[in-house]
Amino acid sequence: MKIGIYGGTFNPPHLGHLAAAKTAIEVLGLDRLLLIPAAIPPHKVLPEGTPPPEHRLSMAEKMADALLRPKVVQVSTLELEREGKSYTSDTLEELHRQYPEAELWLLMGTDMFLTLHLWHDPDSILRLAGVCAFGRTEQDGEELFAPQRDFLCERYGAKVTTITLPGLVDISSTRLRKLLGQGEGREYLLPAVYGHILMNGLYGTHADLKHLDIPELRACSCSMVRQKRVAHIRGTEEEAVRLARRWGADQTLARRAGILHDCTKYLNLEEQLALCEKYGVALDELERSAVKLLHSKTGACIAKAAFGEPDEVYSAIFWHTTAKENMTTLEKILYVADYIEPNRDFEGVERLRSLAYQDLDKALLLGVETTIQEMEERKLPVHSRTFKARDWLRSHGVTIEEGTE
Ligand SMILES: Nc1ncnc2c1ncn2[C@@H]1O[C@H](COP(=O)(O)OP(=O)(O)OP(=O)(O)O)[C@@H](O)[C@H]1O
Ligand SMILES: O=C(O)c1ccc[n+]([C@@H]2O[C@H](COP(=O)([O-])O)[C@@H](O)[C@H]2O)c1
Repeated sequence: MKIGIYGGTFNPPHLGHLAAAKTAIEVLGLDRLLLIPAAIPPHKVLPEGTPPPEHRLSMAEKMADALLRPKVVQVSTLELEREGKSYTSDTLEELHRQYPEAELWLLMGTDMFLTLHLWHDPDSILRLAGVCAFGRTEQDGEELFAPQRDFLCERYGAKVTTITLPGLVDISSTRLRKLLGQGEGREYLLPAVYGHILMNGLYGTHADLKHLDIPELRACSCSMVRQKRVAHIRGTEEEAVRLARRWGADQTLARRAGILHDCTKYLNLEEQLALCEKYGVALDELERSAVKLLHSKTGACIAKAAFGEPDEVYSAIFWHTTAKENMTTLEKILYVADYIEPNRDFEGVERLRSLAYQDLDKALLLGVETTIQEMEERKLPVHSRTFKARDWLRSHGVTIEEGTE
C-alpha cells in the first residue's frame, strides 16, 4: 500500500494545497492520502488570530471531502492529539508502526523541501518515507530542486521525486489571511472552506450573515453539506430561478431558497430535534422519528434565523419535502425544482420536467403522486400533509391523465 502524507498548518487550507493533493494522488498512484494538520508546527509560531485547532481540522476535512475520494483521502488527527511540537519524524514513526508494510511518501512544497535537512531528525524522516516535492510558483523549477535532491540522496540515501502541478496556485496561507482581513481572497479558497470562515468569523472576516451576497450564501451552504450534495443544490438553485422566471415569481427569493434548501441535511436526528425545539417547530409522531422529514423544517429555521431570509423563503424551504395543501407559487417552485433539477435521473423525470414549464400545478401533483407511490412501494410511511397536498390539488380540478399534456 502506498500512503501519501500531507502535513500542514492549514491555516487555512487553500486551492494550492488542493492542487498538490489532487496531483500527488494521481502521479504517485496513492492508495491513501492522509492530510495531517499540525498541532504545533515545529518551525514557526502560529500567528495571532489563528483559530483553535478544531477549525483547522474542520477546514482540512472540507478539503478532503472536496476531493470526492472518501476511501483514499482522509484527515488524520494524529498530530492534533499528540502533546508538544508536531515533529514529522514522530508522525512517521507512528504511521510506520500502524502500517509496517506500507510505502510512505511525504508531500511538500518548495519551501519545505529546501529546508528539509534542518528539520528535527531528518535521518529518521528520510529512512521512513520517500519525499514528493512540488513547486509552489511557476519559478520553482529544476534548478531549484536538483541541488537539494542530490544533497538529500547523497547525505541520507533519500528517495526523492519532484512533480509538476498542472493546476498550480500561487498563494500562501499567510497572504490569504491578510486578504481575508481586507474582505478579499475568496478565489483562493474552496467554497466550503470560505463558508466555514465566514460563518465563524475567522481571520478578521466580519460578514453580516443576514446580508450575504449570492456567492457568500452559496459558500455558507456548501460549508454545511457534503461535497457530493453540492451539484444537486446548485442544480436546484438554477432550476428554481428558471421556474420563477416562467411563473412570474421573485427570482432572487427562488435562488436563495434553492441555495439553502438542504443546508441541514447532514444533521442527525438528535441535532434536528434540538433545532426544532429551539425554534418552536411542533412535530407529529412520524416526524419525531423520521430524520428525512426534519431537514426541511430545520433548514427553514436556519435560513430565517441565521441568514435573515424572509417568510416566503422560510415557507418554501419548510414545505419542500412533504408539500401541503394550498401552496404559494414559490413553495411549488422549490418543491418541483428539487424534483427535476438537471442532476435528477429517474423514470418519468422528463415528463415531470416538461410539465413543470406547461402547468406548475400539474407538475406539483405528479411530483406528490410519484412520492406517494414510491414510499408505498418501499413500505415507508407517507406523511399526512403529502396526502392533503394531493387531495387539495385534485379537489381544485388539477389532473394529470397520461398523454394529455
Ligand atoms: N500554493 C501552494 N502550492 C503548492 N504547495 C503548497 C502551496 N502552499 C503551501 N504548500 C505546501 O503545503 C504544505 C503545508 O503548507 P502550509 O499549511 O503551511 O501552507 P502555507 O500556505 O505555506 O502557510 P503559511 O503561509 O501559513 O506558511 C507545505 O508543504 C507547503 O510547501
Ligand atoms: O519536524 C520538523 O522539524 C518540521 C519542520 C518543518 C515543517 N514540518 C512539517 O511540515 C509540514 C508543512 O509545514 P507548514 O508550516 O508549511 O504547514 C507540517 O506538517 C510541519 O509539521 C516539520
